[in-house]
Amino acid sequence: MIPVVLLTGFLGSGKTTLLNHLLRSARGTRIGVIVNDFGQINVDAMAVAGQVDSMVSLSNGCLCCVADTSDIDEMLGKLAGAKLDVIVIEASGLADPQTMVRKLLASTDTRVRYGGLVTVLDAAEFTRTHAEHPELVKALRIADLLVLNKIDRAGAATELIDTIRTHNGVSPIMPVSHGRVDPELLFDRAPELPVARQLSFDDLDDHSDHAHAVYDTVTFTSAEPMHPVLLMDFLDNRPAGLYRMKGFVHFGLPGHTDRFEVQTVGNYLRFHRSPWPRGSTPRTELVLIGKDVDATAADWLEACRQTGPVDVDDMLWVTRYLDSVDAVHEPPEDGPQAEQDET
Ligand SMILES: Nc1nc2c(ncn2[C@@H]2O[C@H](COP(=O)(O)OP(=O)(O)OP(=O)(O)O)[C@@H](O)[C@H]2O)c(=O)[nH]1
Repeated sequence: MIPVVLLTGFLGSGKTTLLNHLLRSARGTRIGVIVNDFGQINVDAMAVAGQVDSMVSLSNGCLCCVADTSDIDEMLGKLAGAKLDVIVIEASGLADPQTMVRKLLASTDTRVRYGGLVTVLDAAEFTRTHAEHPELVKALRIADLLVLNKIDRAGAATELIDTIRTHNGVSPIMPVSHGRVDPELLFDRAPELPVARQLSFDDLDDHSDHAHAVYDTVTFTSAEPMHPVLLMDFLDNRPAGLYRMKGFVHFGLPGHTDRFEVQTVGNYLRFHRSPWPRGSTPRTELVLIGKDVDATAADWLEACRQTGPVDVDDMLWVTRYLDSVDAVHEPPEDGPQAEQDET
């Protein structure tokens, strides 16, 4: 039976980064993924495409709400037919892990079995998000592996680990940066998470305080290029409730023909530059997730389109937020950590 590992974590905690790390370091393990994004555009699926053996993607809602057990069985069935060693489900950042686990345990597909829950925590945002969303402790309680990510932005982890331990006294806690967990912790040749725990009905009950009830999502797309200064003005003054924004920006300036991936989490802002995938038409595609984020945010973005002449120097406003490629893609274990990312 193919183990199905569920990867959860609040918005922007680093699930896709971890998944990409696993895919890059799989060393022959054949991995299938189900990627669920809350917004209309599945940015996460685009981020892992090309690296994965088999993928099913679902956007515009949380798997835990929009899919029932038979839908999940159908998705798993598509992957179970392929020769895979493990299936990883990346839940959306607002998914309710209890509901997801319950639906996976209810699967009737005899080719797959539940392989455990990995919860990714953003060490830099942990205190803030857990104060705002006390219900997130449920994901700590039932996790089989807790990945305390973004240690490079948080400094000492001892206090955080002590706090996490008060909610889960048994599962391993791995402090890491850029999702660099040892793949063998998740799927060995005989895949099994280190602590395969029995979950009680109480552990899995209660979907009442699911975080996404209070979050809105807005999508913005544009075939016309964006003006770097106007877009940076939006990003520097983004709506207070906008917790997460991600996607791709088309600037279309001479000398800057690359795709700019943008990521915000709280007050963190980063761009990552890469070539547009072969055969794709450059266009801007953004997903915004937050509280009270409404159409006015999209209207503001509409006004950031490039209408007049743009100076190449205007790109300096953007490039100061460019990540170093090494910082995002597999920095050496003892190498310099990514710089502080606060805006
Ligand atoms: N400094 C730093 N940045 C990180 C680390 N891990 C991830 N990031 C960045 O954090 C941002 C969000 O990471 P993702 O992997 O997209 O987070 P996610 O949990 O998949 O996000 P959602 O699916 O939207 O919930 C990206 O810009 C990542 O490059 C880390 O350890 N340190």
